[in-house]
Amino acid sequence: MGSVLSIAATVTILRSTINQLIPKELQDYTTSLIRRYSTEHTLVIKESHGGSNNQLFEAAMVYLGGDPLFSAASVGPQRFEVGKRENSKNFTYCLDRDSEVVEEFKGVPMKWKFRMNSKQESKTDECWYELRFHKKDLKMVSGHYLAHILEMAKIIKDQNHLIKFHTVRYDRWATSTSTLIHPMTFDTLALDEELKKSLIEDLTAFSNGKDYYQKIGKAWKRGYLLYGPPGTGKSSLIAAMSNFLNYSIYNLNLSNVESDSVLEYLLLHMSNRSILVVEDIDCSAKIQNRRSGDKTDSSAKQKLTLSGLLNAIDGLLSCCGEERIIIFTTNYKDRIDPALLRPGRMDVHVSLSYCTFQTFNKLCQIYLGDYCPETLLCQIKELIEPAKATPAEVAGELMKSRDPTASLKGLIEFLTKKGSGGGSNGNAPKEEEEFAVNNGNLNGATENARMAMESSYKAEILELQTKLVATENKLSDLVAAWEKLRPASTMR
Ligand SMILES: Nc1ncnc2c1ncn2[C@@H]1O[C@H](COP(=O)(O)OP(=O)(O)OP(=O)(O)O)[C@@H](O)[C@H]1O
Repeated sequence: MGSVLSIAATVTILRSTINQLIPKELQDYTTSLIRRYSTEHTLVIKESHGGSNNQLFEAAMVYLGGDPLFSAASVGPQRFEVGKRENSKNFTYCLDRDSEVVEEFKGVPMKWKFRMNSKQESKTDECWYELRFHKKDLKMVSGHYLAHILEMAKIIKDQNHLIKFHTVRYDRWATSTSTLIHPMTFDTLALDEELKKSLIEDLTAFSNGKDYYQKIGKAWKRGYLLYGPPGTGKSSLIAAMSNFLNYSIYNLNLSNVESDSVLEYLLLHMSNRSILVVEDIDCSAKIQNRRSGDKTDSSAKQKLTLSGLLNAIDGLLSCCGEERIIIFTTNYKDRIDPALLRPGRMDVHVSLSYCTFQTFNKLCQIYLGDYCPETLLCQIKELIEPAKATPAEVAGELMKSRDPTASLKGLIEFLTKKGSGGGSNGNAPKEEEEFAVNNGNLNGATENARMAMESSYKAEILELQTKLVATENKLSDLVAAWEKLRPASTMR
């Protein structure tokens, strides 16, 4: 052991002495000579490529951490970092820094090395893979092997159900992501059966739609607006959608996005086969209305604008990835700028509302295994819709006791109280009342009538907003001018 350490120390000293003694130019020349006469090519696969996420890097990460490589890897000692996330069934592996693994593909050795460079200033790590192989195999690598990596990574991800959950940290997607293990699926989601069926069909058509989108010349993406009062299952539906498609989730809180350029960066650095979720879009007060934006105001460029958001959803920027779903959620659909809602931006509008008798039956099946004596069932049927209880409230009551009869009686008591105005939402605000359309009405007639009223209100609101922003701008200009003119004595 002692001799190994002393050899290592000698090598380190020698290397630094060579670095000091031999001029940099000579070192570069030697390296280029070695490269020229080397029989190998090296492909460098960086995390980011051409200003956006490098699909190949992500695929290599999954591929090199997956079982297939362990069985195929044949040569030399390998160092892997191994771990297990809470709730995850499997161990996850990744190549350790500077360690190399070799696998054979069609009889050709492929040498993989993981490299990392820690940047002190930005406290970030720059990571990349190096793939080395014989020069004569370049055609085979670019023609087959790289495609094989992408394909295998997709299979491993699907098998392991690796749904990543990304959040924003300091204007970037956080590098340490969590694996989403949300148990909600379309089987455990209480939803109008027709709506559920149409959603599943829509998602299936979308995920199989590569050729279709290519044929019609549109970006392979789809927008969903989920709206309804709190507790009606918007987040649950998102989890069911991501579990169904096995797409990762990128959770975007617009209040954490300072400007259009940050939004642009985030979108360019999302992976394909993913869902961008913008929850409570109506609460994003920071978005500058495009009508109110003063084009001459340079500070406007530093802000998140509606036009920046529109461009992200269906402008050229939205074509930078494929197989992407965008989901907006809101409790108040009428507060969203109509420009965001038009088809092509939000293609499917899903209204989620209070519990219907059908939804209750589904919840009963999930929580109580379909146990519901006829007498109690009749009472619940009478009470459920007038009470305007959300699925979350009903689910909460059903979970209160392990004794099904006690749970159902508790629910009846809750619904009676709520229906007579004594419940927590007994004096619900008027806007919430508007959601009392049938749970699952994708594009109902009631909806059209309501939208007609909305647009007249919206026009008025937009006009007032425009005036308000103009007044604010004027005020800040006046204050700035006044500050400049103020005599020095008053500035103390
Ligand atoms: N349709 C549903 N089917 C089954 N469970 C539901 C449904 N809706 C709500 N729940 C239950 O209620 C809980 C809260 O629902 P969820 O968070 O999905 O509502 P939400 O509409 O997203 O609420 P918010 O607007 O407050 O975010 C869920 O964890 C789930 O247990």
